[in-house]
Amino acid sequence: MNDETIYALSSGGLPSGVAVIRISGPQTQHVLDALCGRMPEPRFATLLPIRNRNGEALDRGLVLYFPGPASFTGEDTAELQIHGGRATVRAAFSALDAIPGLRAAEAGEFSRRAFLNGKMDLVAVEGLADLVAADTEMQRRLAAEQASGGLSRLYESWAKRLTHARAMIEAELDFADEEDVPGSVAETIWDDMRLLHQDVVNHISSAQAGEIVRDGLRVVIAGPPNAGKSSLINYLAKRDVAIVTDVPGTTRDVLHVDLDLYGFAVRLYDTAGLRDTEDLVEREGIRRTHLSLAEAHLVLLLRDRPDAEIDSVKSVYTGPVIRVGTKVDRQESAWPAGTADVMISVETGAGIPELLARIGAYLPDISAANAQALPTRKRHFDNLRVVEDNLGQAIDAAHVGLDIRAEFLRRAAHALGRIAGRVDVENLLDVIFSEFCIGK
Ligand SMILES: Nc1nc2c(c(=O)[nH]1)N(C=O)[C@@H](CNc1ccc(C(=O)N[C@@H](CCC(=O)O)C(=O)O)cc1)CN2
Ligand SMILES: Nc1nc2c(ncn2[C@@H]2O[C@H](COP(=O)(O)OP(=O)(O)OP(=O)(O)O)[C@@H](O)[C@H]2O)c(=O)[nH]1
Ligand SMILES: [Mg+2]
Repeated sequence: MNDETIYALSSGGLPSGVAVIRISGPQTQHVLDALCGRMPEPRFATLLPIRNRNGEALDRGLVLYFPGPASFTGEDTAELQIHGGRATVRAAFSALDAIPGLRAAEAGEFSRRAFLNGKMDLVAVEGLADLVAADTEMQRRLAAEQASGGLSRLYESWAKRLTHARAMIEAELDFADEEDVPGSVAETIWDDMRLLHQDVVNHISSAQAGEIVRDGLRVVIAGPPNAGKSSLINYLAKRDVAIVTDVPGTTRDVLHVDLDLYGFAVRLYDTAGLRDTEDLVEREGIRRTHLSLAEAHLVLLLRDRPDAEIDSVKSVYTGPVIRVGTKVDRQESAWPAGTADVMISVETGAGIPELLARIGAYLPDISAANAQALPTRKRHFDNLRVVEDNLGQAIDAAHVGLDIRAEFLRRAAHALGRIAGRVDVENLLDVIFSEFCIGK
C-alpha cells in the first residue's frame, strides 16, 4: 500500500455547479476529521462544513467516506463535493495542502492505485481512460465494455485454459516413465488448444474494428486541384476550416476534422490537390497528401470532370475508394456510366446523404446487440500476435518433445499476462497512466 495521501479535483473544469475533490490514502480519516470535524457514516453522503486551517468554515458540502479496501482505489478514500467556484476550490486545496503528508495527485494516479491494489487489471484501466475520453456513442460502448471487465474476462478465460493445458502436460511429463499414461488426456488438451488458437485468430481479426471505433475511421479526401475537396470538408464540418478559392493548388497543408457519423468517430482529412507541379510549396503539400493516403482506411476521390486524372492515387494507396463527382449543380450533362459512385454538390447539398451512407458502409458492425470485447490498442494486438504465434507453434510441434511444446504454451500465457498487466509492466505504467486526466 502507498503511504502517501493524494488529492485532486476530479470533476473537471471550473467554475462548475459542484466540484468533487477526491482524496485517497492512509491519512484520509485524519483529513476528514481535520476539515469536517467528524467522520461521516461510510458510503453515505453527509452535509458537513469544510474548514480551513484556522477552523473557519470555507464552505458546506456533501462529504463521502469510503473505507478501504471497498473503495475505488482500494485505499481509504473520501470525496468533498463543494461549490464549484474557483476561489472555493482554491481555499479547499490550501486547507488540504496545510495537512502534512498530503500532496496533489498526478494524472491517473487514483486509477494507478486501483490497478496496483488489484481493483482493476490493465485492460480495464485502459478502458476507463477511453471511457473518460469517449466522444461518440460507439467509443462509449466499447470503452464501457472494456472498463467493466468484458475484455479482461475474455483474456482470463483464455489464461485459465492455457494454465490447465500446461498443468496436464506437466503431469504427463512427471509420469512419463510410468506405464498407463492415458494418452487421451493429452489429445483433449490439444483439441482445446486448437480451439483456443482459433478464438485468438478470430479475436485478432476484429482488432481493426476496435481500432477504428477507438481512434476513428480515417477518411482522406483526395483528387486533382480545384475538385472541391476543401469545400466538402467545410460543408461536412459545418464551419470554414479550410481555405476555398477557385485557384488550383490552394490547399497545401493536410487539415483534419472529426465527425460523428452514426455514433462513430470519423476523422476526415483535406489534402493538397494531386498534380505535377514545379511549385516547391505545392510539391511539399502533395508529399503530405501521399503520407495521409498511406494511412487512410478509405479515400474519397473527388473530381469535377469525368475525364480528370485520378489514377496517380493508386501508386500510393490500394485500399477502398469512393469516386465522387463534384459540383453536380453545375454539370451540364450526366457523367458516363461507371465514372462516379456518387455525385454531390456543396451548393445544393445534393448527394451528401448518399455519400455519408456510403462512408457508413466502411464502419464496423457494432450494435448494442453484439457489444463485443474488441482489442483496441496496438499493445493488445502485438501481444495477441505473440499468443497466436506460440500457440500455433505448440500445436504444430507434435513431432518434438512435450517439454518444448509446453515452453511455447508458457510463452503464450506470458504474453496474455502482459495484456492484463500481470507480468512485465513496470515500464508500461507511466505511458498508460499519463493518458489520464488529473483526478481520475
Ligand atoms: N462521486 C463519484 N462518482 C463516480 C465515481 C467516483 O469516484 N465518485 N467513479 C469513479 O470512477 C465512477 C464510479 N466508479 C466507482 C467504482 C468503484 C467504487 C467502489 O467504491 N468500489 C468498491 C465497492 C463496490 C460496491 O460497493 O459495490 C469496491 O470495488 O470494493 C466507487 C465508484 C463514476 N461515478
Ligand atoms: N458550383 C459549385 N462550386 C463548387 C462546389 N464545390 C466547390 N466549388 C468551387 O470550386 C472551387 C474549388 O474548390 P475547393 O474546395 O477550393 O477545391 P479543392 O479541391 O480544395 O482545391 P485545391 O485545394 O486547390 O486542391 C471553389 O471556387 C469552390 O467554390 C460545388 O458543389 N458547386
Ligand atoms: Mg483545397
